Amino acid sequence: MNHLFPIFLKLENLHTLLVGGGYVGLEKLTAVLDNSPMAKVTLVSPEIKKEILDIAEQNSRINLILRRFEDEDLSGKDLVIVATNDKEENKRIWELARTKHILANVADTPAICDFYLSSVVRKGNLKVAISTNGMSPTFAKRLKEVLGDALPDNLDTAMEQLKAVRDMLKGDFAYKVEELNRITAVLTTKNNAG
Ligand SMILES: C[C@@]1(CC(=O)O)C2=NC(=C\c3[nH]c(c(CCC(=O)O)c3CC(=O)O)Cc3[nH]c(c(CC(=O)O)c3CCC(=O)O)/C=C3\N/C(=C\2)[C@@H](CCC(=O)O)[C@]3(C)CC(=O)O)/[C@H]1CCC(=O)O
Ligand SMILES: NC(=O)c1ccc[n+]([C@@H]2O[C@H](COP(=O)([O-])OP(=O)(O)OC[C@H]3O[C@@H](n4cnc5c(N)ncnc54)[C@H](O)[C@@H]3O)[C@@H](O)[C@H]2O)c1
Repeated sequence: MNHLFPIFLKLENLHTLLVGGGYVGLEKLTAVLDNSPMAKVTLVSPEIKKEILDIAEQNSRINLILRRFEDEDLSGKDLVIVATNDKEENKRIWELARTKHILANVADTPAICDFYLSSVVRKGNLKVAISTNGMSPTFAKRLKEVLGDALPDNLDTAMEQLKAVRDMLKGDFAYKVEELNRITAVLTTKNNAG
């Protein structure tokens, strides 16, 4: 069964809490900032890796709190990523987040993740997010590399041209949709074959 529903978040409009400043905390913070450099993140952890300290020094939107997680840390947060090495505490934080309707990712326990992070292929405005339904993050990482190599670098030009056509088209919504579909039909072999 694969019931995951993918969405793309504007993390600069949200406040994310990251619990745990070790290897996984660094990995998740890097993943967040690679995609959303303006993300607002509070990281709480009694020990914090030097790489994280360096990132926070350069970025005023990253707020570090040097102590163990306290329940109050969830106040005003929209999302939480839990990455401590204390499984019991990770689960407790997830349960607490539930009661507050805050979506949680618990890095070491897929069963209690409300969402997964994905592998991301980026080509300008194009972003392709890959999930293996939690089966193999390594497969997701490799597929990212394969797709990154396979997708041409000039896709932005095509998207810019289509946006220009989209902005130019006059008429009602149904007409615009029909026109855009007609113009782009050549892009798919399915339509070409017909
Ligand atoms: C895609 C990516 C996004 C990101 O994190 O940014 C991501 N993991 C990445 C890498 C990676 N993670 C791990 C390895 C080591 C090899 C291995 O174990 O396979 C590698 C590979 C490497 O680093 O080379 C270890 C690992 N990961 C999870 C567990 C627990 C478990 O499965 O039980 C364990 C074992 C921990 C342990 O044994 O202690 C769980 C999750 N990891 C997910 C995402 C979610 C599912 C995504 C999906 O649906 O595919 C999910 C469910 C939750 C989450 O973390 O969101 C990122 C690739 C970024 C890129 O593209 O480069
Ligand atoms: N999902 C994934 O991609 C993935 C990959 C590898 C490991 N894991 C799992 O993630 C967990 C963390 O791994 P790691 O390598 O980062 O460990 P680590 O020991 O490097 O880091 C753990 C961090 O959590 C902090 N911490 C401990 N208790 C805390 C608390 N109560 N409040 C706040 N911070 C606290 C520690 O100070 C430390 O900074 C492990 O359980 C591991 O199994 C997940």
